[in-house]
Amino acid sequence: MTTRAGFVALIGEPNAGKSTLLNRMVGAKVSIVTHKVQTTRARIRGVAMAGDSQIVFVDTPGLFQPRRRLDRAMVAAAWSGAADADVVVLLIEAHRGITEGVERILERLTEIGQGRKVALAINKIDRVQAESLLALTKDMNERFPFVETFLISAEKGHGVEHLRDWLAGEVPEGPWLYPEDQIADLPMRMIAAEMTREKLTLRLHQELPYQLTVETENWEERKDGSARIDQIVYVIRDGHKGIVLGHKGETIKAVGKAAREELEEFLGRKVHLFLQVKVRPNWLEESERYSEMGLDFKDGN
Ligand SMILES: Nc1nc2c(ncn2[C@@H]2O[C@H](COP(=O)(O)OP(=O)(O)OP(=O)(O)O)[C@@H](O)[C@H]2O)c(=O)[nH]1
Repeated sequence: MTTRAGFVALIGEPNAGKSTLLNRMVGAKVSIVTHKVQTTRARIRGVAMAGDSQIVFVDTPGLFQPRRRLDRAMVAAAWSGAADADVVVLLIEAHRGITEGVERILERLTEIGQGRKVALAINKIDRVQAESLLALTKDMNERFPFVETFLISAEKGHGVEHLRDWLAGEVPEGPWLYPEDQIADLPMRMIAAEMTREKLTLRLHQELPYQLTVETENWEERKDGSARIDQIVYVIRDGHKGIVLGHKGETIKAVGKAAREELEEFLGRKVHLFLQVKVRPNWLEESERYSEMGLDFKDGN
């Protein structure tokens, strides 16, 4: 069996229908990762299996005209997600056509998109007459060399399967990024890791080693209804390990307690959380691409 796997970034103006489309493509298999923790890194929104392909969708905050600093950071994250993806899909709204926002995205795509696979998906086709779609398709393709154009209605499901199957064939050949049996609880593992990372950030303030990541290694459902969760905090230097552990292990203990309490509240049941701190000097190099995507790098990927 030849497997394929890769990253797909969905970009578009706010309200274009990205979430609706993602939910449809990912289906019930993987729920969407949403959590209040704000970070500017692009993260995984879901993983779709289509035939022998694994499509990993990365989140891109809506592309709007940034004003505040945080907004600028979010838009930058959206673009970096797009720059690293194997395929970019630009989603626009059929009834709104080429808005100023779309024009700005096209300008930016022209700058970064050269040599990149960019497809166009015209969404909400249920809201317009068929004839207008032809003109819009032509107009958009004159402005940018899209490799393919799809006419879809994310809400009604029209054309969505076709788009997903096409993406499945476009992601590069290679081993799956996630074992199939892990996909189902992937979002929970990520959320749990993120909670611990957030507690570390709160606790350590400026002392926080910049290059640090948390991975959920193991998740075990226990008969009594509780969950045992094992996580590893990876740092790149011995000195960082000391900071994370704290005097007599006080810091990591407090972090573990706070993370466990939040997890218990989130899951509505008892949690046993075990944290380990490990030094992995090359972590950053090994995982750069993955961590940028909000992915926790796993050996062998
Ligand atoms: N008529 C119609 N409405 C749609 C379609 N797809 C999405 N919508 C609606 O468009 C609105 C925005 O959809 P979202 O999926 O939240 O859009 P988004 O791009 O994720 O928005 P942001 O999170 O703000 O970036 C929602 O009210 C959807 O129900 C479609 O195919 N047809």
